[in-house]
Amino acid sequence: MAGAGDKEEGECLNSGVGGGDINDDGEEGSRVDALREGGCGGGFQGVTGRDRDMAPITGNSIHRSSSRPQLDLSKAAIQGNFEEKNPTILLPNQSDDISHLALDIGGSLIKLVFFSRHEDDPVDDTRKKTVKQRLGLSNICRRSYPILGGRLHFVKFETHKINECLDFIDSKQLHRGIDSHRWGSGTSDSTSRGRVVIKATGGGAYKFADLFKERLGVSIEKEDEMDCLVAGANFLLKAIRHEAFTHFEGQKEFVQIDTNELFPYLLVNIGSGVSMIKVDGEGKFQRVSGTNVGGGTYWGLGRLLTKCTSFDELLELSQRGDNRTIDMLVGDIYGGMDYSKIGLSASTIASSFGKAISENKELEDYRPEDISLSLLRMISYNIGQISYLNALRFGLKRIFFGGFFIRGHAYTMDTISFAVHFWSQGEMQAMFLRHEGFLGALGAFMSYEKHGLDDLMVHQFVERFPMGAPYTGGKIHGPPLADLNEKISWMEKFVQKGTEITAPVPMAKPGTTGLGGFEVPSSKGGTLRSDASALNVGVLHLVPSLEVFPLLADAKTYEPNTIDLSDQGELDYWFTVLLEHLPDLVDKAVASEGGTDDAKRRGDAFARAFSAHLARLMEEPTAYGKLGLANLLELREECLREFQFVDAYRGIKQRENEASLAVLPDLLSEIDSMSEEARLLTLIEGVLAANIFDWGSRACVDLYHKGTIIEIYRMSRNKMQRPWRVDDFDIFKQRMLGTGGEKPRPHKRALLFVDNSGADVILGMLPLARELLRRGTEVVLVGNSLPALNDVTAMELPDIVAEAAKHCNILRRAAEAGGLLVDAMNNTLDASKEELSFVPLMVVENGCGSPCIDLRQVSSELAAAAKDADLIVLEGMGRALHTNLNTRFKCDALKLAMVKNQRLAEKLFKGKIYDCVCKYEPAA
Ligand SMILES: Nc1ncnc2c1ncn2[C@@H]1O[C@H](COP(=O)(O)OP(=O)(O)O)[C@@H](O)[C@H]1O
Ligand SMILES: CC(C)(COP(=O)(O)O)[C@@H](O)C(=O)NCCC(=O)O
Ligand SMILES: [Mn+2]
Repeated sequence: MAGAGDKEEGECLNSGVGGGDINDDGEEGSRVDALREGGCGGGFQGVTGRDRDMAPITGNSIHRSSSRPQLDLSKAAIQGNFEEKNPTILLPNQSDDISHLALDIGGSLIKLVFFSRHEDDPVDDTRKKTVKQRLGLSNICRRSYPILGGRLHFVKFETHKINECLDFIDSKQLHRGIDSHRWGSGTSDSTSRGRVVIKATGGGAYKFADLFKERLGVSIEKEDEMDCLVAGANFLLKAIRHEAFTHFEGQKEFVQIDTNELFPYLLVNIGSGVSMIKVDGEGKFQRVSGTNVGGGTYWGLGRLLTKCTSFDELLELSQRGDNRTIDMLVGDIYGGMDYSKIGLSASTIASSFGKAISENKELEDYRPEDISLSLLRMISYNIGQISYLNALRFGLKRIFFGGFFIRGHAYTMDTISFAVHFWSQGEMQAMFLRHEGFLGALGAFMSYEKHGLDDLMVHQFVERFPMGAPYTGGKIHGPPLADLNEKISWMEKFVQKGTEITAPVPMAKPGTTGLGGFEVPSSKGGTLRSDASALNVGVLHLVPSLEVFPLLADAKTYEPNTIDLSDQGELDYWFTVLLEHLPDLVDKAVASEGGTDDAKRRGDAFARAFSAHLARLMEEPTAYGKLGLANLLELREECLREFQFVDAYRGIKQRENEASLAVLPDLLSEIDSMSEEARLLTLIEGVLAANIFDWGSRACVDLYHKGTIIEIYRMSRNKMQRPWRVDDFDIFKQRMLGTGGEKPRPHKRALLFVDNSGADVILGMLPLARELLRRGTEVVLVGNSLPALNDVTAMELPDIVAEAAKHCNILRRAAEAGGLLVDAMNNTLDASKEELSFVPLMVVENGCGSPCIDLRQVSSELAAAAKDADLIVLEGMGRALHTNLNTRFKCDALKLAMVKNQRLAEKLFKGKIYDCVCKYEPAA
């Protein structure tokens, strides 16, 4: 197993979930840099000031959405030496980054949940201010205290190694960041101030209280264990999208829980011992039963009987076991026959360990593998059965199982599921939770007053699996990584270790419990994944400003991904595509950072981290929750960000923008010389043709070697031949231009989800935007919050519009009215009536940094812009094909894309590469 027990690697393991995601040094540096940028106004100063303008504005810390609470810069002052390169800046009115910590100290394991704040976005973004004014977005908070953006981390330690846990807390100074004003401990400020209080549950909160005081100087505030389990489970079931799943006969399936129909349920927490709790609501529950035969029994008895030295070793043994050698089966009693009258097959276990009574064998005569399996089945089945009986007692249909005994182990879950299914004759369902063992710790965390987490919703959490996740999950030993350099070394070290890292141990196909639930697992010979990587939980990023896109016709059933990656063929294909792209992407990324040795090292580390994620997912596609192509494409961008590649395609984007802006005036005059009807067709053709500039498509990248940007653009336009593969243009035209001389009313506001930089946006989408503006429709360009491939970002759009507006009055007036032009910005507040009478062109960020878009989680400014919108244009493969192709909206929607992938064209439209899609759907 990678890294376990090895001191050197032990240190590295920290980067997994905890350390890897937080870069203390980095955070400080970037805050100072960001302040400097902020001082310059952070505005959009024209396309020519290349490097400076393209420079990252938030330093090395990029978040999914930058619409977060602002830093309080008032009374900021430089501390110490002014000449210093990165002097410390004192922000007396800004509360410190708050880390927050809660513990569940159990009989076997210590579970730790901690929160780190997002670094705030200090840039004085004029675009954002104007957008806020235009769209009536206010800063009014529904609460009397702000909700904090940040991240929740999950880590565990073995209880008998409590010192490791204390070291970890100490090295990260998790106990220092507690702000008693905002995260009160329940005691009044005056008493809690000056004394650090940590919430903890589990027996160890009592047992180790003195040790915490002694070692860390903190007081433990004890929270009731049952309260915490329930609070944790309720929070997870409400707030995390892919939390609960069924696991039956080897099949894992995520279950969408309707929070209105959550209660009542039975919660079974299988820790050292087992608690069964009937949950009727928030804080409304009753512990109805339990059993002392639990995880501690399996581990304890198993250790004695097999001499295993770790829980995982014991579990791994079971995978190679055959319990028939030790269990007494019905067939053993009935001479090989079934006892069919009462429905028992010959292979049914009549008595666990029963064979051991009748034979003259000693412990040494049994294989440890068989003992482990027999024990695992005995305990899992017994718990499943008692759970069923208790659910039956109270008429409950759903049972959620938590606790670390489960450990994401397929066979354990299958056995429990089988028992519940078998005894209830399919009436009840066993479900498991991804954060299985963290319920209590989360509950303790929730017990801090005023954290605001309790009313947060699913769409405000984004789960990320950082670099270490494929190797270590939440396994933590020793001090955390200090900086990026250590993160890279960590990656390098793992690679040196060879196969176990580059090709993680394959998990055996989960065995089925078969008829009667007592068959031998089919997973013979398989190897269990390392403990921690089976801990399939990432860091939960809390982004309070994310919202569900209000124009979804049916948000409840919305599924962004078009292609289902649970189809093995699809999965194999897309994995191969992404791996093939990798070398080229690394080259681009390294070049974007100046091609230095440092950039090369980071590029290498990125490639390894991303391949490791792919390998992990290949082996267990549901490891990070439900998997769609959009998630894979986003994962790639996230990995780049993790190694501080801020914008891998920045040079390419710049070059293509310049080339396209140079030919824009000619294109606009050509368009203006046309009749209304010809113009509309030309504009849609133009969008489709220009969508060929896509650095995410291998086929297109090959094309770019064959001509200049303008040549390719011309060629693409010349090839536009109707009917397109999907061609609703005539219906769209009818809505726009009407029939029989009757002019339809123009749309009030159009949201244009733009895709790529260069020709795509400048020669495709901008001319379309201009036509809409000319017809009296307000236009909102919706760009990414963060770079992804060569997509244009919201941050870059105002510059592009400003350049384009130099050659076009329509764009200029609209951009002025929308507050997009730098010169006009100062005047927007006292703009004359005449100016405001022009329909505005605005820019909003979408809240994501991916080539696809998940409309369940968009920025608050996009949600606000959507309120008055009656037309949506989604452009490009990522936004209109891979995601949202089948999405219905409350308003008219136009989906435009060129299909730049042969397989996708065949699969979706029985078409071929470079086919075009113009799909128009009137309001649902
Ligand atoms: N690495 C591990 N070390 C020890 N026990 C583990 C480990 N992983 C899973 N387990 C199982 O999880 C049980 C502890 O589950 P947990 O939910 O943490 O309960 P508790 O709060 O009682 O410690 C252990 O008794 C054992 O069966
Ligand atoms: C990554 C993309 C979704 C970006 O497409 P876009 O949205 O820019 O049109 C697309 O390039 C894609 O699906 N590429 C697949 C890989 C390939 O065909 O090489
Ligand atoms: Mn794109």
